[in-house]
Amino acid sequence: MARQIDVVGAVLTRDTTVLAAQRGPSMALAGHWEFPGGKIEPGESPQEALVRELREELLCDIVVGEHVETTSHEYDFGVVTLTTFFATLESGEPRATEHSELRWIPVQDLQGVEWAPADVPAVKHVIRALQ
Ligand SMILES: Nc1nc2c([nH]c(=O)n2[C@H]2C[C@H](O)[C@@H](COP(=O)(O)OP(=O)(O)OP(=O)(O)O)O2)c(=O)[nH]1
Repeated sequence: MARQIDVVGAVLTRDTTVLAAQRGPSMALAGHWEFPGGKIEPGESPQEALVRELREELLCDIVVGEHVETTSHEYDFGVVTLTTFFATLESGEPRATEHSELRWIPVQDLQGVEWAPADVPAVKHVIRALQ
């Protein structure tokens, strides 16, 4: 059976922009854009995982808001179930420590970058919700 990977991502919003992160060359899905976040550790809620991941990877603190989407996508390395939440910055300015680039993208331009395939339903939901 395919490996199941539970992942959480933050749809961080600021004014009418959303933060997108480009995966680095050494990461799986290199070059694709994603919602910052990562794998949920045993015993963590998705929201706890999201706060931890953003602290670790983007060096900032967030407030987690409403659930956006939960969808599964089968990659060659396993099935990623991606749960996304809206979020806002509480403190700190996001800085890329593992990603190639961070970009605040206006909602109407969100489909102009190449998202990780698992993210596409969430991106569409975000566009509908924020436009
Ligand atoms: N973080 C994140 N990962 C995503 C998204 N969409 C998507 O397909 N993925 C995939 C890429 C990876 O295979 C997996 C998440 O792994 P990761 O490398 O970001 O997570 P992590 O920080 O916990 O990883 P690790 O290096 O500690 O093992 O989910 C997304 O929007 N955000």
